[in-house]
Amino acid sequence: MRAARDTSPSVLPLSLEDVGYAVGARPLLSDVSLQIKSGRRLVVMGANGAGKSLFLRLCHGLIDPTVGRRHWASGERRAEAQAMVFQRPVLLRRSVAANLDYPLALRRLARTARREAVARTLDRFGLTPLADRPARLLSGGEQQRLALARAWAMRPQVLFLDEPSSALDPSATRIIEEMVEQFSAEGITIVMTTHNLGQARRLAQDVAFLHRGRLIEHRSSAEFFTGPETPEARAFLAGDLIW
Ligand SMILES: Nc1ncnc2c1ncn2[C@@H]1O[C@H](COP(=O)(O)OP(=O)(O)OP(=O)(O)O)[C@@H](O)[C@H]1O
Repeated sequence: MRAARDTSPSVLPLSLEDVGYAVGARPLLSDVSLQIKSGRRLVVMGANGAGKSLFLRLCHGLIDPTVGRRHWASGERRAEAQAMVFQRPVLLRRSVAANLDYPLALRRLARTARREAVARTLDRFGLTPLADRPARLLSGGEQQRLALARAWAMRPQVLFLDEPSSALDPSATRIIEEMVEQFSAEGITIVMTTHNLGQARRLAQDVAFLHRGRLIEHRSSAEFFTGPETPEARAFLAGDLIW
């Protein structure tokens, strides 16, 4: 068992109100309004270039809206309550254990507490045999497992995942999905993008569907998959090309 998650104060719900993001004169996200609620698994879908990664970055606070309002329930962004994992994991040129230790040290956790947290995380995710291996020499699946484990060790309230398994084979993908389900069962809110429709069906409780930078559907997964409201989402689910 690990210590309780960071619980105070909650950054969720995170509200976006008429949010847009433009680079120069080019709007990349427009009129996006939604709430990210605590304890849910939200899957963000849409065609290539629809704006999914930008949406995730904006929710995580890596970029700021150029118009509209983004509001965390805690009043301000709390970096320690959020974590993000990218399609290609960003790992240090250090051992697996050191990759887990480093962000905890940045958070000024005492050495003994860090050692325990690292050991617990390695054990929990089957990484103990890899503890001393250079992280960058791991397989893609192992690297992503490490990236997710490292995010989990930070005890986030909300975890943003940008295509976490798109470069992985089916068995590595299954491990990542199991991790996501475990995080979710522990109460971590999940917001993730995926191109994998099967994965979206397996993991989503809610779906946000983006089309050309606009949020055109935001509904429960059951509603979205059984009766998408927009022709764009219907075409996407049917595998048609949309542009
Ligand atoms: N910094 C930037 N400057 C200009 N255009 C950008 C910038 N970042 C993203 N874009 C453009 O914004 C659009 C949305 O990008 P984004 O990466 O969010 O799409 P996506 O839905 O995640 O796509 P994919 O499924 O291919 O990963 C794309 O057309 C992209 O080229």
